[in-house]
Amino acid sequence: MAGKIRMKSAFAAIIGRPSAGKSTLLNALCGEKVSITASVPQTTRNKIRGILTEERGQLVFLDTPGYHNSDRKYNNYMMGVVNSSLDECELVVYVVDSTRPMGKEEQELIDMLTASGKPLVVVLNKCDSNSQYKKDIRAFLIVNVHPESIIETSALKKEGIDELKEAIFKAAPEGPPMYPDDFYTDQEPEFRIAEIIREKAISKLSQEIPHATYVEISDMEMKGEGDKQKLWVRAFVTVEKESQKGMVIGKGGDQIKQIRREAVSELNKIFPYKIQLDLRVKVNPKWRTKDYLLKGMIK
Ligand SMILES: Nc1nc2c(ncn2[C@@H]2O[C@H](COP(=O)(O)OP(=O)(O)OP(=O)(O)O)[C@@H](O)[C@H]2O)c(=O)[nH]1
Repeated sequence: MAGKIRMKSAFAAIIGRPSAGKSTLLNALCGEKVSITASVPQTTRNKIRGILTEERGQLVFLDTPGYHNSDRKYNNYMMGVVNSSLDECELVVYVVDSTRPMGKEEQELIDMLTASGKPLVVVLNKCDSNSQYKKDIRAFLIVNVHPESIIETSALKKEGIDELKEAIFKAAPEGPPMYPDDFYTDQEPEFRIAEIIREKAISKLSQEIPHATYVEISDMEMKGEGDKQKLWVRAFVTVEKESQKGMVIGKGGDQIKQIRREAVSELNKIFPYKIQLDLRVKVNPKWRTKDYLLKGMIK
């Protein structure tokens, strides 16, 4: 008699230092664009769930902001998100950037992960870069983490992803799926729209501004019926200073129009209805020190 196929099911937290490639890896694993990526560190602020459902089971990924030790209020919130993901998950996908040497921060992160007692799947990412540090990093991980294996990936080129999935499913406990099998993310439309606008804005702005930016959706309304259905959205790109406002708007409004066009084009690929976006810029001084905003943003 054939044995019953045992399904795997787990919440898996993707944890690593800023810019290790966590969001890119999540997208490669789930095959859909679920988390924004950027070349500026610490662009991920929320726990974003990407869901991978296969015959062998279901993995629900929690993306976290890069682990970064700092006393500043903003970073403390970020760390709260990392810690709560660690509490909620059944296993950790620990992402290490093979192009950067190990340091104190990495050691602290390893201490935190090993103390959690959760199974760790160790990923050495950016292996397309042929880094001079790779050999030393491997040795460091073997001594300090004692992993069963280290999976080498290029999240960017989608290499090593099948092997990584195999390792994660192997580490996952048995259980029934937690979401319907056609779900690939449980983010609310409002959150996804804000994240995509933020990604488009960040890609246009200079190094200092991205961290001073968040996107607020102030109104949404579904208009029309059937094929003609449209979602009308009013959103604000919010910055900290008047001088930054001008930089986002650009000469003659060129920049904000470009951000709007790019965001709409991407949103129209994701949603089954057309998106009509009214995009504006406003100033909210020191929003990063305001508890109520941070609490609303970091779920
Ligand atoms: N060469 C190379 N670059 C990569 C790879 N994976 C990610 N990157 C790049 O590294 C940068 C950071 O990637 P993200 O996926 O945003 O990193 P993250 O760890 O989510 O970043 P935070 O949200 O800041 O913690 C981006 O410019 C990516 O294109 C990879 O496998 N190879």
